[in-house]
Amino acid sequence: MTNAAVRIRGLWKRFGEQVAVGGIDLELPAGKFIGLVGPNGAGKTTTLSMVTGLLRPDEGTVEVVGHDVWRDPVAVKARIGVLPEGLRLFERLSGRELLGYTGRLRGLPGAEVDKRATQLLDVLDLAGSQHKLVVDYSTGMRKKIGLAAALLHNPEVLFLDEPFEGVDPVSAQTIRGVLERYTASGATVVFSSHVMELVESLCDWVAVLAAGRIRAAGPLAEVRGAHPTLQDAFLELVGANGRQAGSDLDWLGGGAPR
Ligand SMILES: Nc1ncnc2c1ncn2[C@@H]1O[C@H](COP(=O)(O)OP(=O)(O)OP(=O)(O)O)[C@@H](O)[C@H]1O
Repeated sequence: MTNAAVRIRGLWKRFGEQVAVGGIDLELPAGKFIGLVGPNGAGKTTTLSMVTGLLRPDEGTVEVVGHDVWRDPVAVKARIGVLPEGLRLFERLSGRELLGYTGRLRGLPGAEVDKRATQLLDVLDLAGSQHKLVVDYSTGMRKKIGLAAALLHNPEVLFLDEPFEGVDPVSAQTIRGVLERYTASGATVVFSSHVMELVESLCDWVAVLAAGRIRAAGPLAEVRGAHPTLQDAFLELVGANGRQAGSDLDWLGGGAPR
């Protein structure tokens, strides 16, 4: 593959005895809407943190649009936008001030920051709350202002860790529209999610991660294979098919004796 947005080679991360990421080799194609899926604890957040320069790998290399994340971090950070899990924001700034500050940090001229901030606040339905302090924003509003901050400098690759978690359907639709427009112009989105229906409807490329390793990666149709849905393919790939949920919980339920 020549046109890779992200190239991961031999990536490892251990926390004590726990192997969080156990030797990942993966190339993510540029210009695609890419879903990184996996069960709880699969290593999605750890992988995204290492790919975006937030967590140093034990072994392995990551290149983003041709630049090594750990040897050339400034070049990479200039070209990416990140919406991390457990997003920390400057709580005592208003939404508009946060964007103003982010834009100046990114080295954009003030007038350009103002113009882009106005448009993003408008498209993301935050214009009415732009002067409210971020500390008073709801979960969905925080995701949206975080997304606006990540998009402000028009990055080549956008990384989103669970962008739709805690977001209502209306806000999800808004976020989705912005991301679709962004990828239609040739940019790359990489996002992690547990919600297979969402991944199936948004992504054209998928990587399945389980227990710190890649189980499958490729165009959505290829990963889905003969399965009717991505959910079915996912359950088989992560080895969860046929598990009898709750079969041991014979005490649970109103009718059972105490
Ligand atoms: N800082 C840490 N210290 C110790 N263990 C950690 C740390 N961060 C992650 N882990 C462990 O590494 C493994 C992968 O965690 P990670 O958060 O990357 O998974 P995930 O796929 O993002 O999960 P989820 O979908 O539940 O958010 C888990 O077993 C987790 O307990």
